[in-house]
Amino acid sequence: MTEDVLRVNDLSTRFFTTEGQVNAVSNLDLRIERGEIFGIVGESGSGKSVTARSVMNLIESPGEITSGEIWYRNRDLVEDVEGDYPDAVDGEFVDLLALSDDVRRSLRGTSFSMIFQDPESSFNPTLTVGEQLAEAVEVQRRASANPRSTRARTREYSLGNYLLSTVLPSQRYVSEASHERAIELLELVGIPDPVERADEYPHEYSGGMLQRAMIAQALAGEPDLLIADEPTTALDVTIQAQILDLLDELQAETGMTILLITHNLGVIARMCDQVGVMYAGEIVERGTLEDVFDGHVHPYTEGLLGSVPDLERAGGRLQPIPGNVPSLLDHEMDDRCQFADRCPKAMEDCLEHPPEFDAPGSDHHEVRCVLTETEYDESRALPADYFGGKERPTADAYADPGTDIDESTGPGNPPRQPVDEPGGDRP
Ligand SMILES: Nc1ncnc2c1ncn2[C@@H]1O[C@H](COP(=O)(O)OP(=O)(O)OP(=O)(O)O)[C@@H](O)[C@H]1O
Ligand code: NI
Repeated sequence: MTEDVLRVNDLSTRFFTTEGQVNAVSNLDLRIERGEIFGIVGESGSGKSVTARSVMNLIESPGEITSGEIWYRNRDLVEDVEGDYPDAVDGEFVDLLALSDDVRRSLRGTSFSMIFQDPESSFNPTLTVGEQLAEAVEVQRRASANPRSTRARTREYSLGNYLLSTVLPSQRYVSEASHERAIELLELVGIPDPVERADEYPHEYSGGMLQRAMIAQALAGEPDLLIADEPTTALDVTIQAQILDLLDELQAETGMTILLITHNLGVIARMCDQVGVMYAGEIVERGTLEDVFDGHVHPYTEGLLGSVPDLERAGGRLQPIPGNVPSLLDHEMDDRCQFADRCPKAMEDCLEHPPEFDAPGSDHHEVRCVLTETEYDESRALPADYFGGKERPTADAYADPGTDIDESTGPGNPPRQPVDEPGGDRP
């Protein structure tokens, strides 16, 4: 029944900075199935946002996608582009990276939408929320009125004005129908008194309400794939839970696919069907919720789970994974397991860069760690000071990480932000 809507192959995104080349995302593969919520979790700086922005074509200089393919399944798009870009088409899929920027821009809002942590950046303070939503609806109407002309869907976006994504000076083109649709959208995302609220300006909205309005804006184009990058971290706990519920409901109603980025494992446990754990620009473990929470193999996953607060033993305090997030500067990276210098089970085998191994559990469970196939062997362990500096944690560093995912929250996320009421709705 399920079919994948997005296949990312071998994606690498680099930033060419004055300090050197930053390997933000390296040879990343992703498969996202239609209608699922796919979560990406990882510490700060692991490449989550750059992955999302690569899919959205929002990487700007000095950043560049240096390799890869992003195959998107959409028969209409195949028809649109196969004349001009025969090599970009394979069956029902189109390789987005083989299309021009104009064509890719035309997909934003209509095929892919993105919501951000900070809703203020998505709204123009000088226009009412209703006007901006209506404009987003107009863009969609123009697109469907003229599906063959990617030009009609093209607007001058850069990351900056994407963030102001619905703003055109030409409100006179906004029809009554679009205005009505804007009000419907406000209602859809649970904004009370939508008719009145539509006439208000962004600053008249609370943070949670503006977050809802941003979701409405993202839904205006009826996207296939909604990318939500830390959509709730800026909000207080109760509002976070409400926004997550809203996303869940909207997903169920519309059947859209969601790529959800978070450093909060509680959010993952509550929302997602599949998870990718990112570290140093790579997915190091992926699979279903059960694979990752209950059957994880990678010591980094274990560390992430272990760094969720243990209320009884540690007074609810986070136990961060010892050591530092690695530098992604090319000249400071070695071609080994990127986690080895923080890993309590690092062995000689880890000095070679591990491939993704099939791991026990579901068909989707894959782990970039030799422990998938090799037992930890103390006689081959790397000396504690092998990587210099601070010693690595010992092999028993992570006490039983526990499979109780209800209380989980992510590392790098103090103070604790329980987004979930006790009893997460996943087994
Ligand atoms: N414009 C840029 N110029 C240079 N380096 C960048 C730029 N944007 C991102 N990077 C680097 O790419 C790496 C990955 O960043 P990214 O924002 O994807 O991390 P993240 O996982 O989303 O982290 P966070 O949880 O803090 O949002 C980081 O090392 C970051 O410094
Ligand atoms: Ni980010």
